[in-house]
Amino acid sequence: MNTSNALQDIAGTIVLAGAGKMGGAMLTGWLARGLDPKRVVVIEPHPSAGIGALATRGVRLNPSPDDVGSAATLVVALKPQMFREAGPMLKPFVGPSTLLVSIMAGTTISALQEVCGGSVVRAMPNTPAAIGRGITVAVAASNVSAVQRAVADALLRATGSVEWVDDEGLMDAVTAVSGSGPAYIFLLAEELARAGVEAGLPQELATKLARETVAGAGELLHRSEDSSATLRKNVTSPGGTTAAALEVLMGPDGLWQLMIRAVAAATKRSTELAK
Ligand SMILES: NC(=O)C1=CN([C@@H]2O[C@H](COP(=O)(O)OP(=O)(O)OC[C@H]3O[C@@H](n4cnc5c(N)ncnc54)[C@H](OP(=O)(O)O)[C@@H]3O)[C@@H](O)[C@H]2O)C=CC1
Ligand SMILES: O=C(O)[C@@H]1CCC=N1
Repeated sequence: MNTSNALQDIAGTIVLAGAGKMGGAMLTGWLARGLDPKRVVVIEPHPSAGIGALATRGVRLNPSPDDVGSAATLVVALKPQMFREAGPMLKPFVGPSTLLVSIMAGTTISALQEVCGGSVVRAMPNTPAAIGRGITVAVAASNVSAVQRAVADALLRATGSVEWVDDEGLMDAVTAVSGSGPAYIFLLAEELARAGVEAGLPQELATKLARETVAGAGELLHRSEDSSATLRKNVTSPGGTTAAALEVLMGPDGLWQLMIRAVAAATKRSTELAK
């Protein structure tokens, strides 16, 4: 699908509730790929300077719900913890044919239907969306039409790739792997730099080496057709330095065990946010 055209083909008003880090990144992606700003309404109590500036391009910022009426599409990017309290305020934007796309961690389709109504798509993006390199997993409620699903797909695809699943039960683990995942990689860059300092490198050099290594390895993984295991083996000379490090990272209590615990903790937290 050509995302730019798909975005331009979307009919009606799009309301974005919550233009923080993730909602703001999605909005940036939509506008960069040709969505008409005049069709977008943003509900955000404390807009950043960047979001405020979009008003000069035609985005309507915090208009009265009466002036907007029911929207064709409502994208909800509030904190999940505040949804039960703030969600009912979004009801004026929801009519019988409104598509509601939620990106809130843990918040289930049934909770979204109960609080706001509408035809619900539950999605989980990640912050590389800000540079068009996100990955989103989405699941649609049974009352979402084919046209609404295509609209949701176009909005989500404007920020990277999209995977649709049928089983909502996968969304907690999805959140733990790709939603939260960028933070694990950024932590890797931090800890690699700290280990470099421990090994005697100056702070500035260690930080630069770790950052460029994580970014370069990520880009190589992105561009290469080889698996990550093959790319790892390509670095690992027999009996060399990498093999020595991997013996630690792949040993008992290594990265595999740590990652299992981290992903399990995030998955559990996602299920808790549903309550
Ligand atoms: N950050 C990430 O990597 C990802 C986040 N998500 C999901 O995206 C959602 C937002 O997360 P994130 O962007 O990180 O959080 P933010 O806190 O940056 O964004 C939430 C925004 O909603 C605003 N807000 C508060 N009250 C209202 C209201 N009544 N109406 C409209 N907006 C309101 C907040 O304003 P204020 O701060 O002033 O309260 C804030 O700007 C969460 O549900 C999260 O689970 C999903 C995938 C990845
Ligand atoms: O930390 C969180 O809860 C959100 C969801 C995935 C990424 N950030």
